[in-house]
Amino acid sequence: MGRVWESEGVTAPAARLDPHAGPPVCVLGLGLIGGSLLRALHDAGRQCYGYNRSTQTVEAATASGHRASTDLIATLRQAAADDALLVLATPMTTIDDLLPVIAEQAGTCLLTDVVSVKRPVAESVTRLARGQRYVGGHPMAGTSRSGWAATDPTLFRDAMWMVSTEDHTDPDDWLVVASLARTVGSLVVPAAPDAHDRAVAAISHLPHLTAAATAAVGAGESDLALRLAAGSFRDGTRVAGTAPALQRAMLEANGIALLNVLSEAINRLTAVRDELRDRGSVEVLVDDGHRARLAYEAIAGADPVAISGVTVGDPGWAEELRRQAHRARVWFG
Ligand SMILES: NC(=O)c1ccc[n+]([C@@H]2O[C@H](COP(=O)([O-])OP(=O)(O)OC[C@H]3O[C@@H](n4cnc5c(N)ncnc54)[C@H](O)[C@@H]3O)[C@@H](O)[C@H]2O)c1
Ligand SMILES: O=C(O)C(=O)C[C@]1(C(=O)O)C=C[C@@H](O)C=C1
Repeated sequence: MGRVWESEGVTAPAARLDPHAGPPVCVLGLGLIGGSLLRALHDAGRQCYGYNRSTQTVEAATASGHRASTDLIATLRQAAADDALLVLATPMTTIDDLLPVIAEQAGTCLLTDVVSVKRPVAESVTRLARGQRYVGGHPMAGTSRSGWAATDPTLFRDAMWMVSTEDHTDPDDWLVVASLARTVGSLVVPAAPDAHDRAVAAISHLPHLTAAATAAVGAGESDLALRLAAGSFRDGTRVAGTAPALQRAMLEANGIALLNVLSEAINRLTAVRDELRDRGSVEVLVDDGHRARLAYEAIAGADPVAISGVTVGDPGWAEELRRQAHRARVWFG
């Protein structure tokens, strides 16, 4: 049973969505995210199947009781016959090759994705799969590991799952994608693609670069340093362990937003270096960072507050969902 959250006297709907209510789900790419999604949907009782290009993964998925195939065309034809929800779960660098095939074989299906950037995927869909119904998504959950062996059906539980919410978004399609996230236990964060890309540049993509820099400085110092490394180094460098190709695929696709936050980070580091050199102090950055961490803990540690007073599909619904999400509220259905 779901929990009830109150917001300004308005009670959020608490019931879990019926996992059987949505269409079958066809997951393209059964790595960490796609494979975890397939497993989570299967556990929730939702009809689902998937495609993966490697035989090894398909054999592992099949051995675990899932429907999976290495045949992309046959899988897409099945999805078209089922009017399935398609979920693209491959790296950004693969999207432009897959979209024309999807458009040709399953052009009537609703499409979503889990790619870590949203504007570039939306632009690719417009360019290469014009006419495909598309609502982007991004589950904010993961690990530094890859592939089917790393999958975890509980990965998305209580995670934030961004669902693209634009003024032209079809409300029925939006609800299908939002319900997918709810079925696997995530909370829905409605946002415009550009706002999402700026946000993840700051809280995910920059941290991948600072993790890489911290790891490189530590390893460059000495083996003694690596021997002594404890919590600070472990936590601050964890995502540097992610496959470099996956990191590059998301960071390079979000270049402009990443350049902006990277510049801010460099400016702050330059300022603290100068402050330390000239006055022997690191006060400004440490105090700012401490306040910022407490602000994050206040949001991440509190019970989520439900988006309220808006019905998806009513006039202005998308704008109102985005407005409330900017106040850190989430959609429960
Ligand atoms: N890793 C995370 O923490 C995380 C979190 C949220 C979203 N994402 C996004 O999810 C997507 C998948 O990432 P992942 O972590 O599951 O990676 P992964 O390496 O575990 O899985 C990638 C999948 O894509 C497939 N693939 C790769 N190239 C392909 C190609 N050319 N044609 C067809 N299939 C191909 C692989 O076979 C594999 O199934 C990426 O777009 C990533 O940005 C990742
Ligand atoms: O927790 C991790 O290991 C992750 O890398 C997850 C993480 C992140 O928080 O940066 C990475 C990429 C995503 O697109 C979303 C989430």
